Amino acid sequence: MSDAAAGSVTPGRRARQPLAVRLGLSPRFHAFCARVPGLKHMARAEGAALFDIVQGFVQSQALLALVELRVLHRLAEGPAALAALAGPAGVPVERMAILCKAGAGLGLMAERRGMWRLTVRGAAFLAVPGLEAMVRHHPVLYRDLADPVAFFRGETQPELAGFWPYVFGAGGAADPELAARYSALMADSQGLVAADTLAAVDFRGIRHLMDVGGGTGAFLAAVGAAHPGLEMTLFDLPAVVPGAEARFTAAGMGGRVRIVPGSFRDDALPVGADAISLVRVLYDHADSTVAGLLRAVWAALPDGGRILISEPMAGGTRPDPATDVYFSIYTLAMQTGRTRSGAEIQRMLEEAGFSDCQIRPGFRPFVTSVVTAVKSVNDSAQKSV
Ligand SMILES: CC(C)=CCC/C(C)=C/CC/C(C)=C/C=C/C(C)=C/C=C/C=C(C)/C=C/C=C(C)/C=C/C=C(C)/C=C/CC(C)(C)O
Ligand SMILES: C[S@@+](CC[C@H](N)C(=O)[O-])C[C@H]1O[C@@H](n2cnc3c(N)ncnc32)[C@H](O)[C@@H]1O
Repeated sequence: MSDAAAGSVTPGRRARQPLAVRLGLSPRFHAFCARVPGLKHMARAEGAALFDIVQGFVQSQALLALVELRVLHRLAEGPAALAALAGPAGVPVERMAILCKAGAGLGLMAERRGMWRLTVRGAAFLAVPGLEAMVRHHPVLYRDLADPVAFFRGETQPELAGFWPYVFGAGGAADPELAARYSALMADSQGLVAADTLAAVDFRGIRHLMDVGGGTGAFLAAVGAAHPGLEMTLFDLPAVVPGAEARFTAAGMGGRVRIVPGSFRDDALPVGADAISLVRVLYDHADSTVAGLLRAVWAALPDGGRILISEPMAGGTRPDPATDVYFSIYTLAMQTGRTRSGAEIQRMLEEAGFSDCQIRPGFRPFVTSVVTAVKSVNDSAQKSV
């Protein structure tokens, strides 16, 4: 293929590109790099990075098959021969051999002397709370993305929104069975979010924390365990909070937590807390809902009170390979919210009257990042002068 034909870029237009991009557009330059020591590794690394993007869906589906066929679970019990994996899964041995090799290519399992074993990565996959459940719900997302052109044009009716009915408001979450299903998925996947939030924020000096949209209390239970003197309030929809009582009782925190059912769309937030957290709540909702919620949090806090927002955040001016792809597209499919950057959240916090905003990029941005701010009545008064 000629250089001009590659990527259908006309030579005149190409001249306006930076030199590095012009070289990237040239298959001849690729071939040159592949021959030259010192440049060879660059050609290989860029090719491998592109191939990873190209094969992402196939990798995910191989993982899903390993999970649904319980291959990784079986290996967690001990090494197994191929036939012992194929039989219970109802997969012909020769096809299971291909799936197992794919699992090995992904680093999840390995074969030694005819026996398959779990690798550290395969073991970690099974151990990360909620990860398996997240992977198992991905077919909904993939169906929504089956025609990505129509999806991005806004011509499809994504299914994902129906999977998470609460985002449409209290009415959408009236079914306790459905609420229990999504709350369990959220609570399972809360472990790493709570750990990374606790690592990012200093909770000392906080007397009473209210977690708004706190689900069945997994985040408060983790914070409460780390800070035994803390008083806590959980606020979530009436269909959701009944799941919380048993958790707090089992954790011996029953006496320290007040559970308040309500909707932040329709009800005032309870007062009394000197800090309010919103964990994986904002990205479910449109800007207008978030603006109202932040104003409600401001109204519920005393002077000097703190707000803490923890959720996966987009990279803003430096798009992030995980959050700007997975979470931004996921929340687009949900149709109701969007994945915001720390800077966007800061702007919304300031518009709601908060000051002293601090953005704390997450240790694992695909798990969470944190933004904190303070309600300072003097600052707000100054601003409105
Ligand atoms: C010393 C010797 C001999 C060996 C050492 C070997 C060793 C021990 C190595 C280290 C092993 C180790 C510590 C591994 C740890 C791995 C961890 C912690 C991995 C964590 C991975 C987490 C992932 C992949 C998280 C993914 C999260 C996802 C996909 C979340 C999705 C959330 C969604 C869709 C939320 C939706 C909510 C809504 C609807 C938007 O509101
Ligand atoms: C993505 S989940 C996060 C749950 C929990 N904070 C966590 O990180 O695991 C969003 C939570 O917001 C709650 N929520 C949604 N709309 C709400 C509303 N109008 N009022 C109160 N809570 C609401 C949902 O019920 C759900 O528990």
